[in-house]
Amino acid sequence: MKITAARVIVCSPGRNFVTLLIETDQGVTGIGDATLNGRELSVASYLTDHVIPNLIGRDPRQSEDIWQFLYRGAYWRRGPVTMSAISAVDTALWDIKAKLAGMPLYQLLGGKSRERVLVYGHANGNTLEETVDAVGQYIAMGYKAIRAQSGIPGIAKAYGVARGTLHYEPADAALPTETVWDTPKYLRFVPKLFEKLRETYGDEPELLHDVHHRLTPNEAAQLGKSLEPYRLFWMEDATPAENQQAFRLIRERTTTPLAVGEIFNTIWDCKELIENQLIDYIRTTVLRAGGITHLRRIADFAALYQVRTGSHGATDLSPVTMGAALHFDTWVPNFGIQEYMRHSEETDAVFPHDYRFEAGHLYCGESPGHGVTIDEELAAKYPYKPAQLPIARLEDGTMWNW
Ligand SMILES: O=C(O)[C@@H](O)[C@@H](O)[C@H](O)[C@H](O)CO
Ligand SMILES: [Mg+2]
Repeated sequence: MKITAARVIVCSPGRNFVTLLIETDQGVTGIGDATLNGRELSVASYLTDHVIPNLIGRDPRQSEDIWQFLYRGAYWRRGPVTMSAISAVDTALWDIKAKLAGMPLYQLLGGKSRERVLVYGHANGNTLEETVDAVGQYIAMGYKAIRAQSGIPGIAKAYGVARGTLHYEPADAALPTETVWDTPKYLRFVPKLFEKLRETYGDEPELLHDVHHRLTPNEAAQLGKSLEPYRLFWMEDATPAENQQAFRLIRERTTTPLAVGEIFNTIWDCKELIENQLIDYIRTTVLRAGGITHLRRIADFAALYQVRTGSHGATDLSPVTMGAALHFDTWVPNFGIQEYMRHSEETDAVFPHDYRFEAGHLYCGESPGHGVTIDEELAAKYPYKPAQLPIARLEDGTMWNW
């Protein structure tokens, strides 16, 4: 069996997506997501100019050898562009393999470990009161787990506050929107938000919060400690994780569960965090961390240390990633939770899929493969639109972490 052709489809149904489609001599095709928010064209070019020429003529069933060829053969290993490209190839090859076998992808991985996948939604508001209301809306929609992000008094354009409560697209301009950050105002405010949420909704809803890389380890330990009375499901990206040992300073001073990893792209980014049990959830994804092939390695390694999966699932990961992720989540033994920031209707129309939401859970479909396709004709109606993520500076102008 041979790969006969492959192409990259860049489209923008409300936001930019990069999709790889691989064709074979047996008429079976597969697709993978290669979207890197704010750097989409880098991955599109990496695939078109450097990867696809190496795929033609190869056997699509040799997903492991193709992964090793693309990883070791690049010489310049790792990084979000390279690994997003490898992820897209790998996801498309697993899609093809499952279609050849005539089974949904989760069966190929080892079958169901659960009937449904617990997900969390994104409630947000400009004020504490608006955010509390938004959490109530998500509970009314059936969500059992809700992430809460709020505007912070005294901070304009705080992270995570969207135009509407269902769709949050931070890449809102061709060049980065400048935002200002103030840690003391944030540290004073967040405990009040979660105190009000527990007061309003009791202890049952699972509540999550994304710090989004903005604190030092000591500040993160302070926040984790101040949130202990409100029993968070997790506090995410508490501090930048290039220095994995930084999490030891947090871990030793708070029992609030820690999650990290949406920007990681190989096991090397999280090996120390996992083997030292410095985190509770690993957020790596099919899209960023080497596809099914490598994400499975990360999850199996994490299972040795009782670290569970909590894959990223923001709107800048396309429905192709969500579809593949749900098959992975249905199989993976050490599953924790799946982020599910709903896509817009125009995005869902470009990427027809068979997964569905019900009572706070997602269910992957039973069709062969990962269950997501792309309507190329419709995609062509939404040309790429330059967009980059915001940046953050401190009040004195110091560059900070958005
Ligand atoms: O956990 C999350 O969902 C966030 O960290 C993301 O929305 C992140 O800001 C975006 O994916 C960046 O493109
Ligand atoms: Mg995050």
